[in-house]
Amino acid sequence: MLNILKTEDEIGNDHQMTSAKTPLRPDAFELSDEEKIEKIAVHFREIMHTLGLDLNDESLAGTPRRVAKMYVQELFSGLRPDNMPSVTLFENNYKFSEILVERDITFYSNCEHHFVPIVGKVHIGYISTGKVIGLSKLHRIVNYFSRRPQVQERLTIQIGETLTRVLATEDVAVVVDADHFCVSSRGIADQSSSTVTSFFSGAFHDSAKKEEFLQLVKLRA
Ligand SMILES: Nc1nc2c(ncn2[C@@H]2O[C@H](COP(=O)(O)OP(=O)(O)OP(=O)(O)O)[C@@H](O)[C@H]2O)c(=O)[nH]1
Ligand SMILES: [Zn+2]
Repeated sequence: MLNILKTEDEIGNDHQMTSAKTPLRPDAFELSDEEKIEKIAVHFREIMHTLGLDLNDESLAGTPRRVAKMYVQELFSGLRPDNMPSVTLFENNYKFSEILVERDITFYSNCEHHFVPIVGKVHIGYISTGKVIGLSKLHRIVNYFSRRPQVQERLTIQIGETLTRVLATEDVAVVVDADHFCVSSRGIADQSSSTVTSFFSGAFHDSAKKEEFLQLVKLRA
């Protein structure tokens, strides 16, 4: 068993290892999580107050801190490089050389334009060049990048490029199929559309391999 990738910041100063970088300020990590929670709570209290809500109400009093904690420790925890999951790799002793597909990985993210949920499924395929990954680590990588304010295109590339690096193979395919609450619950209010994005590299540029991957993803439908 190997443990190759520990944290995203092993890459040095360039802690964002993909070409689709989340726009972060240079001083993004100067405050501790607790300091961020305290600051966000103050501002969220002000938002609620401005909306006309009575912060003395028993049910509302704790909301500013509750929301701040949820942002920092849960919904946006993927902004911190040290939350990058440890990835366990194993030798491909059984010489498995076909596509491995992990499909229907549920994810919850938040749209960076409206800060409302993006909910969907990620399907991943890769062909091993010598190492195989613990399956749960595919889910953990998806969760890590989901827990940022996102657009679906960037999320897809971040997952795809990270997998090529972690697995040391170019042969990676990712499809993301998601509902954007900013499209379904407000604005155009279309509840039936979904957004599909993909990342194909290496062998998956070949149309037969791509087709095989898409067939495997569809199998249970
Ligand atoms: N490309 C892309 N667009 C997104 C994503 N999530 C949300 N959007 C879009 O981002 C756009 C933001 O556009 P604006 O016109 O500034 O926002 P808005 O006035 O609230 O737009 P409406 O949603 O049309 O009411 C909207 O069209 C959203 O549908 C995403 O993951 N990818
Ligand atoms: Zn949105």
